[in-house]
Amino acid sequence: MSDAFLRLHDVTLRYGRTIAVEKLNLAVSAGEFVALLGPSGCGKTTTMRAIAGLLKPSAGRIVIDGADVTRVAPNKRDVGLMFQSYALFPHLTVFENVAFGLRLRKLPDADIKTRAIQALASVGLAGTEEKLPKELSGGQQQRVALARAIVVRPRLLLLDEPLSNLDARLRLEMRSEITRLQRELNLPMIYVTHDQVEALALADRIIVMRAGRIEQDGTPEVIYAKPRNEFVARFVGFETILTAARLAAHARLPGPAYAFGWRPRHVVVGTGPYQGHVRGASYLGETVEYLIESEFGPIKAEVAADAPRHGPGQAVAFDLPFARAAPLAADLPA
Ligand SMILES: Nc1ncnc2c1ncn2[C@@H]1O[C@H](COP(=O)(O)OP(=O)(O)OP(=O)(O)O)[C@@H](O)[C@H]1O
Repeated sequence: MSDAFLRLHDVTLRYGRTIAVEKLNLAVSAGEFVALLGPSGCGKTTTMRAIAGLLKPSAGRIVIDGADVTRVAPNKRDVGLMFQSYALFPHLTVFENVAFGLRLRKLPDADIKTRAIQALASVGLAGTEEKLPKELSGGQQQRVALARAIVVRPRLLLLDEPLSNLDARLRLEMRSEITRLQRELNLPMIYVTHDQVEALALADRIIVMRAGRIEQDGTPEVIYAKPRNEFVARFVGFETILTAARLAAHARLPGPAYAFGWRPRHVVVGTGPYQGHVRGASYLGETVEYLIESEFGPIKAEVAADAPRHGPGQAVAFDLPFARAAPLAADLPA
């Protein structure tokens, strides 16, 4: 990956004495769409702020397109930002909101006009130039923010939870808008989210962070199906995780691993070597979700709704098939 467009070398970021990110190494190729995924407080936003130049690393280097930018001011980095907290200016028209960055760069008026109008058209907002932000829907306002980020023709685009204020339908709409723009502009993008579905849907590569460190870096397919350890597995929906030591008393293990994880739909209900009691059953339409009390503790299972049903309190057999299990490494201490 020596041809990476963006590279973080052993970057450490602090707020006073708090170390938010420690010795982070990260490379993003030209045209690549990378998602930073992790729980609240793991250092996603801090990392983005450092790439944008809003926070100076206390150690390490940041390289963009071969040039060390560690000490370069934010406005000299050609990095586009769309942060959830970067609201639009309420008293400026949509056009002026988008034109803002171009005015700062002192471009000629005619160029500003052409580029702002073009950026608005590219996010599907042609004709809204003279409106005020409050006259637009939440989704349209997010698109203005997106137009504002791309109008300066950044070399790299950073999106920090850009869809978190939107309802489910608008999120879907904006998601495809962002994918389309990324293909069209062929810009490297880093997208911060704590929502695994969003990361899976959008990114070429997902980096899972925890407590200022990278837990796993891989394609959506790998992160989804082959989480490395218990932390990543839980984060992407493996709800039943049992250590090999615990399982060894009941089953022949398929190979060495610290633990094994199953998603709810990997658990077999109604047949199998284990016994439990149904503590809860929720009908979800296509499927039924069961909470089964067992010798392993509570097990969450999700089975097709047309399979035989089991009511609360009933004894039920179940299986945790190794063929569907993810073998997991132990977590590093946080
Ligand atoms: N301005 C600040 N001053 C002191 N500590 C901070 C500051 N901003 C963040 N931190 C701390 O740095 C760590 C990383 O925070 P950061 O905001 O990067 O996390 P995040 O992964 O983006 O979380 P979220 O998803 O909640 O935005 C946290 O422990 C947080 O408490």
